[in-house]
Amino acid sequence: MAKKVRKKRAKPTKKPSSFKISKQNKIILGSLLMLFSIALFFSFVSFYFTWQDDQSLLTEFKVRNEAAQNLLNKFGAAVSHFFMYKGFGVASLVIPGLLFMSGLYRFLSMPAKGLVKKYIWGLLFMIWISVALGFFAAERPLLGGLVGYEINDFLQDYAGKLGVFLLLLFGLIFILVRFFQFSPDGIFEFLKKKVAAFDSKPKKVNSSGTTSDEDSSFEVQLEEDTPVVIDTYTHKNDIPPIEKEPASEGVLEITEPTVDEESIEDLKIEVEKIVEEKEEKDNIADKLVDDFGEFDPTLELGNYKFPHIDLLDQHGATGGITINQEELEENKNKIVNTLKNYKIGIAQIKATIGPTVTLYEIVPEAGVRISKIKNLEDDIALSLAALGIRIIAPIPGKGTIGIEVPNKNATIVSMRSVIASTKFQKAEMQLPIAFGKTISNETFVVDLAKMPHLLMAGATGQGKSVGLNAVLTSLLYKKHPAEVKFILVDPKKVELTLYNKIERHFLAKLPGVEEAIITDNTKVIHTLNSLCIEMDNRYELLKLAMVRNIKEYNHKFKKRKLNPHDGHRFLPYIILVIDEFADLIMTAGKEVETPVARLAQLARAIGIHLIIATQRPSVNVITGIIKANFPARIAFRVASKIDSRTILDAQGADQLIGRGDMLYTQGNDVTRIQCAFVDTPEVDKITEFIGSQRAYPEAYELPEYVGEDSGTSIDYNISERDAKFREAAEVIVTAQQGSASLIQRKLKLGYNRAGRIVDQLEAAGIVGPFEGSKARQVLVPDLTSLDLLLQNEKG
Ligand SMILES: Nc1ncnc2c1ncn2[C@@H]1O[C@H](COP(=O)(O)OP(=O)(O)OP(=O)(O)O)[C@@H](O)[C@H]1O
Repeated sequence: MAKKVRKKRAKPTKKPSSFKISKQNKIILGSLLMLFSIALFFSFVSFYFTWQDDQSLLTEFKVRNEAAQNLLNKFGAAVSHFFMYKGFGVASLVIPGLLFMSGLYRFLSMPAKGLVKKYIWGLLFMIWISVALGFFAAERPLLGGLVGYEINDFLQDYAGKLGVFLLLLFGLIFILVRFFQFSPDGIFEFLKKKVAAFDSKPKKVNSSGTTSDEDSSFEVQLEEDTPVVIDTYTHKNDIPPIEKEPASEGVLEITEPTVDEESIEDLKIEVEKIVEEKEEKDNIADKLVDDFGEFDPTLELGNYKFPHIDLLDQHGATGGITINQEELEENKNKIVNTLKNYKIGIAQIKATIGPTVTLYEIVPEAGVRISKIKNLEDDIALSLAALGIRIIAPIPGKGTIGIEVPNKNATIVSMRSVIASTKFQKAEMQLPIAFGKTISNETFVVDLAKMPHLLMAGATGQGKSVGLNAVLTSLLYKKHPAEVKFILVDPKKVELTLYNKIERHFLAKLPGVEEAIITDNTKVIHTLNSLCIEMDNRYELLKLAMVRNIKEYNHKFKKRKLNPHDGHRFLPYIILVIDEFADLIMTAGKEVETPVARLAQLARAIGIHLIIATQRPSVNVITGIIKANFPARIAFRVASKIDSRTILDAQGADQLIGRGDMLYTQGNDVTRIQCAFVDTPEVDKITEFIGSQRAYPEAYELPEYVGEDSGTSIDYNISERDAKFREAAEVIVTAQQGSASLIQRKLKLGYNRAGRIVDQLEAAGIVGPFEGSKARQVLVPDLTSLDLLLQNEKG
């Protein structure tokens, strides 16, 4: 399509192959025309004097020995007879004039634009002069020629002499007004100028008069310019000698410059094309958009088909939520009675039935303290004989108290139902996520880009992995592979493996790494650091593009206002998902925490978002720095109130019933949501559907990161090795355990020295690279091999 447009556009730029005369030919043609016109001119002029002598010869043109008096002999006589006698009389002189002009235009390769106009005017002149001469000099017919004479005769027969005179006068006015641009104002101005010029003449005479006159005029000037009186006697020598010439010249030049009015009119102005430099960039962008349309990042996978809804299961929840009326009544009575036992009167009670819990909204009687009801949480739970009762006192924004009571038969919220909901389908969000349904059975959709990072925590088996799958599924259903990339970290090695199938569509990975899904802790550190580099690169691009965030940047890029040659590219969102953060932070500590915190603090504007899940919501996993940068948090069921506080800064997560029952907060409000359920076979079907389609040649490549601990980067000189190097190597190989503390213990060395030796062992290829808190791998199986290796080194 774009190509077609281009072709269409390209055509007009190709100049039509018009009849073109080369410069040399122009000179030849021009000089020919000029010389011919000169010949005509002379023959016409001489015809005026010789026509009578040559008249008899006109019939004997072929007779060679008869010579004509005309300057151009017989040819001149014949041509002149045709134009002067039979034609327009002396007005025929216009013809050589026009021909000369055409020749000159050609000769000088001037654009022949106004030439046609000149010809028309020339012919009009010729006719007018011919008729005028025919009228005024009828007794000398040669002046007006046959045309002038005949036209006069004809006109006079119909309009009479006066009529012809008036006609000629009109012709003259027409020529004066249209050709010479005469107007009464113009004539008036012209006369005024002439009078002014006449007035200025005496001045001229005065200034250029005698020497004594000059001196006096100069004195007057001096007095006007410098009012200081100079004593010509005392300062005689200070006064510079006066040169008469320039002074008089200067005065002369004051006179009005004489402008030749006619030459001004004849002058043609050639207007240079205005080049609008400043707007060029935008114009190019607009032109590109006009030619090719806006940049479409999805074009490379233009045929990509989004997964269809049938890949998801109903999970038996076809008929929506069913609630047992008896259960409802029963619960209501229990609540009312329990509260009555504690002398709390209820003015009103209302139930909202959700998929897993029913919210009973209570308006207590006047004078009841809210804290009193809140303290009865456990008692109410006991009397209702139900787990997972949560009391919200008061419900924010309402003057009521909420008691959430789990339904006996929870309804599964299928992923299918939330994906199909209008709310999700019509969500105008950058990264829409359908989490599930709220207590009032509304689909809960939020924008990950606005969160901007998400922390998910919950005890094992409470629905975290399903929650992560719900997040990923939502995005897969809404986003094209060009728009979003995932980095999946799965230390458990089993949860996210299914997404391997969409590696070349949706995943990002480090260059040279085989598996896109990261299960290795060292690689996580590399990836996090690489993401930091990507973040810095992206900020640089944003700075160059003078925009504040990825949305504006991509918009500008789509409008073709950013040149890919300057390093600009369409930036997909990058979502880093870490399924088990506790494991990472325990093994790598600061090495993980620092880049994660850095990304969490800075990456929001450039489209990098983090989703971190953990089953150990303790303070040493969810540290202050991490928490501060993850305002959006999800808590599945946790074991204790403390854990709930660690995640949400509020209790309640300990009261959840599990199986996807969750609390979501993005600041102050806590919303209870039943997480949408998406089963492994469904994820399998979706990834299979996407994976079977045409993909990019590679997974999205992250910038290369050369870690400080990467073996190849350490290159110790053999001569610089520690004195205890060999001993340490033997200890390590014998124990088959590559740890610095072992060397410390066995060789009684300090920590730093042992660390240095380990680095040297790594450089020598005896131990493997750093692997977090785990001991390094020993690459040499036994002492004999070690001997061999060290000998080879020396050799
Ligand atoms: N939204 C949900 N609706 C219904 N059932 C759910 C939901 N989420 C989870 N479950 C049930 O809970 C089980 C455990 O869920 P999941 O595997 O997500 O837990 P987890 O928190 O990831 O556990 P772990 O931390 O051990 O991986 C699921 O197999 C499923 O039966």
